[in-house]
Amino acid sequence: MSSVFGKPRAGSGPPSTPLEVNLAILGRRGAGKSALTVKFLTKRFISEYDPNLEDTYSSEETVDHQPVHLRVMDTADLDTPRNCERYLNWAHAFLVVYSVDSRQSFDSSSSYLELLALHAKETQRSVPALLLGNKLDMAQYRQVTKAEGVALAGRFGCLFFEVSACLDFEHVQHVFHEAVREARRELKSPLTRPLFISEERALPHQAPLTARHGLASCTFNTLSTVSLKEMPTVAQAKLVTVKSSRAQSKRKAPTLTLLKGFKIF
Ligand SMILES: Nc1nc2c(ncn2[C@@H]2O[C@H](COP(=O)(O)OP(=O)(O)OP(=O)(O)O)[C@@H](O)[C@H]2O)c(=O)[nH]1
Repeated sequence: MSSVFGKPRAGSGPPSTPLEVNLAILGRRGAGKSALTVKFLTKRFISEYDPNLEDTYSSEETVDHQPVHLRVMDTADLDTPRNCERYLNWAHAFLVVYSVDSRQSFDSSSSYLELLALHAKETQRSVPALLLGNKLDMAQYRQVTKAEGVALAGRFGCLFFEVSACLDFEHVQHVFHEAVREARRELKSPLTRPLFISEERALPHQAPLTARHGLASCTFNTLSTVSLKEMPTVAQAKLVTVKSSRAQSKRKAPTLTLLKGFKIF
């Protein structure tokens, strides 16, 4: 079987084999990564959560009539990227999330996109990213305009959406499925799309990425193998797999039960 950096290559199996896509959700604390993940997986909005949890969920999806085994890593960095190799070498696509009512979260999303660009340059492997401005329902408290989101996405050559984890499920689902499409495109014809371009541009007034975010810890040569633990399906939820893969920077957690820490309405 052909492989991409040691991983089974999606799309290389027989037609009935579901495509395997790993999706990592990145962003500052509170941007709504968990809320979006849970909305996508359960169609529900969460209002209470444990910000320290970092889990990988697995869901069987059908995207454009094709079965997809989708794994979603809801990361839990603190305020800046940390121990990034756990997702950099694992994901086939990234969702970089900020909150439209938080300038800080927007600045962080820029840092994440820079990190992905740096990684793409280092590895010569382009992994698609989508930029999401979350909490669109809070638009009256906007600190980030839609034009700024569009411009940032344009700078890094990625798709851009404004969404809300509280509003309609279909829009959130559409965004996740777009990520699958982007990953699928990349996996089927690797390196046919341009690499991220931002690192080619001068970033005046900014220190180097590694200096600003302590990314020395983000070594790009380690393949983090994520071991998923199969769990029985829980009523009302599409989730079939939950893994406690707490970031090294977080306190240690026991193996999770489904959606531990979340209150689902
Ligand atoms: N109004 C509104 N609130 C949201 C939305 N998404 C998330 N929230 C709330 O924002 C807070 C943070 O959401 P989380 O999903 O936990 O954010 P996170 O990015 O996962 O943050 P960490 O878990 O700390 O990494 C919670 O109180 C959510 O209920 C949204 O679309 N609209």
